[in-house]
Amino acid sequence: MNLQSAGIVGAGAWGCALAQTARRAGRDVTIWGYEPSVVDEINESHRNSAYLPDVVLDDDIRATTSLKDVAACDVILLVTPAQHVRSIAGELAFHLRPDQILIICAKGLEQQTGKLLSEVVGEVAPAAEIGALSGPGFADEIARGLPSAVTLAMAGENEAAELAQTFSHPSFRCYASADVIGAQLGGAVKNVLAIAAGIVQGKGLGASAHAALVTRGFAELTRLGIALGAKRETMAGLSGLGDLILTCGSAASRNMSLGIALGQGRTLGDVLKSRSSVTEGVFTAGAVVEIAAAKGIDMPICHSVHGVIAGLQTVDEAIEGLLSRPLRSEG
Ligand SMILES: NC(=O)c1ccc[n+]([C@@H]2O[C@H](COP(=O)([O-])OP(=O)(O)OC[C@H]3O[C@@H](n4cnc5c(N)ncnc54)[C@H](O)[C@@H]3O)[C@@H](O)[C@H]2O)c1
Ligand SMILES: O=P(O)(O)OC[C@H](O)CO
Repeated sequence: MNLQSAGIVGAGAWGCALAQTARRAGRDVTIWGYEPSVVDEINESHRNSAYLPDVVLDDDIRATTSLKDVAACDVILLVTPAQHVRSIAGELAFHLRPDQILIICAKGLEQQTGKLLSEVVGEVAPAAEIGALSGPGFADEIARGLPSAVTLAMAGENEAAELAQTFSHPSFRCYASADVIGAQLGGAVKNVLAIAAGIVQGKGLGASAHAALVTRGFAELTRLGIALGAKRETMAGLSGLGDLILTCGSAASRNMSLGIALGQGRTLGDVLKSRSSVTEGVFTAGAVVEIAAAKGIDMPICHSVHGVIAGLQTVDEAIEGLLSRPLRSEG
């Protein structure tokens, strides 16, 4: 495979961080941005002050508002927020060559359909080969070149290994996987669980409650993954447990910080109004609960987060509900 050029669709914080890290790995990078002002700023001053302030991007990263420009690249990373993947990948599909590789880097499920983003992209770009890149990584840290490791999944093991080589460099280690479902699910569900972890912190419930919540959250994540065909080791890997640890452990996470604010008594609308960046767990929680119900899987923490976000219960009712559940065996 010739994988010299990388197209990045989405010029938010993560798209720019991945553009930066792909340059470090030696790729020629073109990044598509939704807002012309963001594209102009990247081209003119190598900055993205709206979404990734304080980072100077590589001079050779070229930004564009044309999806056709990005479609000409050897491999394309999809990094828009999850709810925009269908429309943007659908537009992109008009310009793609057959068998072109699309790597999903957004973390979420489609709210309307409950579908994985690989299913969504498969519907709108049926000729593409679809993979996923996911794992613990805050955009600001990755863009600055701090060390990290992620899962890069593609159904073919050889292709996954080649892509992992393509995007890796000493401070960004991509571990190859053939589990595209598992790699996406970890990133989607950890966002919902991080809202719960934030609520625990915001309410001042203590470190013991935090540890219990993250552990039981991991059990929920694993149950859902196995039911949807993911491998247990993926759920326990970088894109599952790894990202859960990061996102539930730092107020730098938008999902965790939203939960902290809810725990402190702020309203969802108030918090969302105050940010321009995406908080994916808000959109994914309902989809997770619906899939869990359809598959008969017990996911009480995700259920409680959905209840709070959808306005079906208060934070205190959600906590009371979780603590009064009948005791069961740990598995
Ligand atoms: N920021 C991170 O640290 C990080 C790390 C890993 C994965 N992710 C994932 O990457 C995805 C993108 O997140 P982000 O942090 O780069 O976003 P962001 O919050 O920095 O920016 C929001 C993005 O949404 C875009 N946008 C707004 N309206 C749009 C529309 N109608 N159509 C298309 N795009 C539109 C904006 O142009 C911008 O790129 C999310 O799924 C997120 O979970 C983020
Ligand atoms: O800020 P968050 O909560 O969207 O998390 C960012 C990344 O997904 C962490 O891996």
